Amino acid sequence: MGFKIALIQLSVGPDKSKNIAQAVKEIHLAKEKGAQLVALPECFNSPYGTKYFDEYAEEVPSGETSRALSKAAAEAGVCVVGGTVPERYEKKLYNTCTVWDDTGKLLAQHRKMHLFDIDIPNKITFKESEVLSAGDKITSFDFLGSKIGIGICYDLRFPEMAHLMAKEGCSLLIYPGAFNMTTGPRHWELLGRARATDQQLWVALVSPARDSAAGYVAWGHSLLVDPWGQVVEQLDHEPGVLLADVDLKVVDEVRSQIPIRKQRRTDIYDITIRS
Ligand SMILES: NC(=O)CC(=O)C(=O)O
Repeated sequence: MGFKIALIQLSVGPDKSKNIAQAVKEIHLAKEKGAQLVALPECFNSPYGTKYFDEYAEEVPSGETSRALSKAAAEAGVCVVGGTVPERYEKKLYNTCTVWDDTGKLLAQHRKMHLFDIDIPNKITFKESEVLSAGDKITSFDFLGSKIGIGICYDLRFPEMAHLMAKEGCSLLIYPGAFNMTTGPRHWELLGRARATDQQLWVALVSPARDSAAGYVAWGHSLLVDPWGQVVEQLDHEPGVLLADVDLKVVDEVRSQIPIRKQRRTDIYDITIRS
């Protein structure tokens, strides 16, 4: 019970069509290597930065990137978690992940719920909320008998959201993300392992490759963490592909051996979705 996943750590530049073409090429290559699910990084069709979002934004599913991902998923016959793209919808912009099944049908769409607004003096100031709107839905989809949840980058910092996806039945959480040279070394792996450990499920983090000349320098280090909280594999900062098996039996194994899910004191506290 499980499947082979490929995390594609893409090199992203200012040429949108080139970025998309590279992603499509890697989807096909990953399929040839046996991947059943291919995941791309955050903001893979555009440089990451508030000044770029409007220029690179497109509608889902009619935009250039959606059409290319749908076609690639269908032609390769593989499920694609399409990283993120700046999405334009009703005059607003979102940071959005699309998921395509192996016939090219749109399976799910997640809009980043927690916008990346931080200010670390002399290191990094970033304010996504200056141009982006936040999504308001938890997102999961069914895949080969399992459920997979989607979060985007800063969403990883919110354990409540991971908890809700686990409560929906997810065995794997995929976070396209682009941490930076300040937060990456401090928090990227730590948060991936924390979410995997506290929810007892698989966690995949997918980053763009590092480009030291870019305005926003991504940390890279795409990784896969198992439900024990152990890093199964991690890339460095160069472009690359992480190909690994996701064994869903490990989820049940950890949950039955350390039964924290049954031991929560929901008589005292709870995490719920407000309707
Ligand atoms: N880029 C992000 O959304 C998040 C990030 O870099 C961080 O949390 O650190």
